[in-house]
Amino acid sequence: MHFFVVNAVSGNGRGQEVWAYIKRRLHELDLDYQVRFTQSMGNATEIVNEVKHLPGLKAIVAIGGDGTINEVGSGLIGTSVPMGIIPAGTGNDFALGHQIPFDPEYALKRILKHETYQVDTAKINNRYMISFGGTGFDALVADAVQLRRWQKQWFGRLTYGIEALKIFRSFTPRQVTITVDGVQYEYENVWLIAISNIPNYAGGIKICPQAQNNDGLLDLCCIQNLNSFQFLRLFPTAYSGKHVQHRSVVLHRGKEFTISPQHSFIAHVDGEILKETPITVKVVPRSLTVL
Ligand SMILES: Nc1ncnc2c1ncn2[C@@H]1O[C@H](COP(=O)(O)OP(=O)(O)OP(=O)(O)O)[C@@H](O)[C@H]1O
Repeated sequence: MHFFVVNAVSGNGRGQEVWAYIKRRLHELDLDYQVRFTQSMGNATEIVNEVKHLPGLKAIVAIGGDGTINEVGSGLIGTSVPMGIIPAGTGNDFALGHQIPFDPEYALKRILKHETYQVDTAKINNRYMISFGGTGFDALVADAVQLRRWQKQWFGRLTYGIEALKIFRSFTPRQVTITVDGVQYEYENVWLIAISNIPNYAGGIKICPQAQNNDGLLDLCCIQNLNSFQFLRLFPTAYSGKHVQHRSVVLHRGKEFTISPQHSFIAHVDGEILKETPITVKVVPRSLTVL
């Protein structure tokens, strides 16, 4: 039996549409399934914790975006129950990073093939991170995008760019201390620090182009020491990953990072806001089984 966890409001209603299609296909294919709809933030993890030991369970399938995948994945870390994904969010960075088809038909086909693989996750303070997290400018953008659900409906991924431009006008870079596996680095005028185990985040920005999801390591990208004009010029190059050639972009790779800004910065995990710094991020190698 496949168990579906559906976030009907993901992608501003796309979750509901995708489920209607999948439900019809499951009936046509005469497949055994159960389904639950999430009611609020955090509910997907509660559902997974209730059902992950059901007899005959083949997989738990998340229908939603990166927030839903974070919640479903958090409940499955450390178990052998595979997570399937049918993308229905706005950014869908996990799906992009794992080459999961955006077409529900092909995403379902991939799930039914049942080819499992294991991926790294991480712990950010007391929360699990499935794909990416960070602090600074990008976290403020994630916060703003969360408050602009209606805008996402009309502009989709472009919403990230629109909100980024708005925040850019009032943003003040900070001094930040980063510890990488015990070695300390000081950076001035930091715009953002992103940590990822897939190359892309925020709707397709290739922030850590070399990140791999099963190498037991996390990639960190720190953008620092730039004035506003230089940051604005650098930003579009991150969509192709070319920003890493710029002298103000510092990359680190490691198992554990601590990020301590001189003044408080908000942080995010898989695009959901975590209102706290400093943050400690620790890799949890090959801890989640994915289809
Ligand atoms: N019934 C619900 N009502 C309101 N919010 C919900 C409900 N169910 C889940 N949520 C919350 O919706 C949020 C957004 O979900 P999700 O990230 O899957 O979609 P998205 O934001 O459209 O996509 P993406 O993150 O890929 O851009 C999550 O934080 C989740 O906890």
